[in-house]
Amino acid sequence: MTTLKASVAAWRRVGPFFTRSRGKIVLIAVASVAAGLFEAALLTLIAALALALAESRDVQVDLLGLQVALNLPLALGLGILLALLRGALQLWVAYLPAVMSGQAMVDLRTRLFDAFVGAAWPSKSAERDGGFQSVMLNQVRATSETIILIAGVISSGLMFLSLLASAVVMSPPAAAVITVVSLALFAVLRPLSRSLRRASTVLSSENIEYAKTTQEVAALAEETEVFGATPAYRERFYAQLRAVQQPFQRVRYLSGAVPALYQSVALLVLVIALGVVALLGAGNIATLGAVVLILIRAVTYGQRVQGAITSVDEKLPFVHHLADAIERYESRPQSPGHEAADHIGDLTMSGVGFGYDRGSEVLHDVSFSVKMGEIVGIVGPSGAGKSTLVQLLLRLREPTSGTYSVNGKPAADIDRADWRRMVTYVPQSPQLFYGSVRENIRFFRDDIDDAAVEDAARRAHIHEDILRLPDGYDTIVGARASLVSGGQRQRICLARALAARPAIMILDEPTSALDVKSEESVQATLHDLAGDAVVFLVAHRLSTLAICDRVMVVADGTIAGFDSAENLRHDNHYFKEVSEISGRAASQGGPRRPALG
Ligand SMILES: Nc1ncnc2c1ncn2[C@@H]1O[C@H](COP(=O)(O)OP(=O)(O)OP(=O)(O)O)[C@@H](O)[C@H]1O
Repeated sequence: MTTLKASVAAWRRVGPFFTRSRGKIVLIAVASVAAGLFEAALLTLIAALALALAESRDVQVDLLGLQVALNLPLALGLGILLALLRGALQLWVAYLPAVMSGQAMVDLRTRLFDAFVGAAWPSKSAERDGGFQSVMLNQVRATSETIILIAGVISSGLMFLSLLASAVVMSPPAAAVITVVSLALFAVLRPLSRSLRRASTVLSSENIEYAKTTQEVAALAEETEVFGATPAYRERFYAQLRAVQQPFQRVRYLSGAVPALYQSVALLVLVIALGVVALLGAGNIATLGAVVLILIRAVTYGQRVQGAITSVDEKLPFVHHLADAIERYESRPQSPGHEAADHIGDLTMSGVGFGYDRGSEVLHDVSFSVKMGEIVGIVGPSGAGKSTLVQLLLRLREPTSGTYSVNGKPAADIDRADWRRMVTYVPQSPQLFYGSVRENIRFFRDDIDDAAVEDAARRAHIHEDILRLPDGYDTIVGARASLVSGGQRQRICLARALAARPAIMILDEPTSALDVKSEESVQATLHDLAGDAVVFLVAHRLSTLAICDRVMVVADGTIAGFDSAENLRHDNHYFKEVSEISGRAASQGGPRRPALG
């Protein structure tokens, strides 16, 4: 009983993906019943025609209990009409699921995309590379195929029932035997179907892992080559391939075995049913012939139903993975905020704490205030919590305690669209997407025109470099574009951040890949921004701090100092130590830029 409940629950999760298709399912059901009745009538007519031709007489036909006498041309005409009607209905029944499936594919991809982009950053950032892509491709395709299969179960099931109903009218004992044994057969084959679903659950999960591993193969290509890690990495990849192979073989075997078994036993049942008919007497010979034809066709439809159910069982785990992913993203949407805002005055954090997991705080008691126009450096040892603080400042994550306020109001209340217009960010490893340099700087913000793009490129000191590219601003670059160097990519992304004329700008070591001259020019640009924006500069090197009004030292998850670099050199243990190392290194001709983090 529990397994039946589990099966019903598993099937019910497909329901929500069907809502737009309900009308079409009703049409499929009606057309299938009609096609089944037309087919039964046609088979009866064929049996009667064969007998009439053999005996050179008019056709005597028992059409669903109605005794009709027809001459030969009329019977042939009726036969052709029934065949055409059944054919047209079958074509329609084949067309509707294809439309439903195509519609479902687009709907599901749209819904999954919207759920993902609308999810809060913690959900998105927890997704391993390749995981989202795999759900978007494999799980959505399997789900839209499930819709065709379920339509097949409905249509073949109703054809089966229509034929059976016709057979009941003509020969109740034969139809009864077929019905009882079909149901028994269906019950006997359920454990095999469940075993298929279990194997398919494993296959679906392994497919997602395989997609993630494949994504890594491309992403790590350079490192694995240089580190000579290819043989060991190959083993890891082969292990993942083997993990897919076993459930794949099991799924393929079971999905072939279940319908084959059904077919063999069903034919056996047909012979038995005919034996029963012979024993009880079937009336006249034409009726017996018609019952035989109808039952053979009923067995075929029964087999199709069983095959489609088996295939649905195979696909259900993919549907569940998709439903889980959508639920995961939709259950944690980004908080929208409701207060309109068109300027930034000051930013204040008081007593802010944050933990990724309950219980373990990464940041605690963070309190500071920053005024419009300030350039603030953020430094601290590796793992101290600088990037976490940046994510809070950007509102990618919410504090778990304390308050973060902007212009004296909770930052979380500010309308997110307004917020996005005022805030920009250059991450430590900024990404280019496949598109022109111009599109990469504009970054889907249509209000930024070509002049603003070029102005931002000039201020990021990348304009001259862009003009030297094969197609200037129209040159296509991408995530792995070899056309631009690391430093050029950094400046293109800096131009992307500058183009919006932001009120808050957060940069994570924006000049790490630049030569000394470019670094100085970019710093001059950032310095020019002072007064018009609050700039936070996460610095991993002392040279980056030259333009900062104040420097925030983050250590052990809290603010250990917030003052001018000059004062911190005297008062802050960490800053003093790093400055001394930096001074010693410079006097010994060592590394020009000692690391801070
Ligand atoms: N997504 C995450 N889930 C769980 N813990 C995390 C996550 N990101 C960071 N941490 C943990 O939070 C702490 C602070 O990390 P954070 O990245 O903020 O430090 P950081 O100062 O920016 O370091 P670095 O200078 O090395 O980039 C670390 O102990 C880190 O392991």
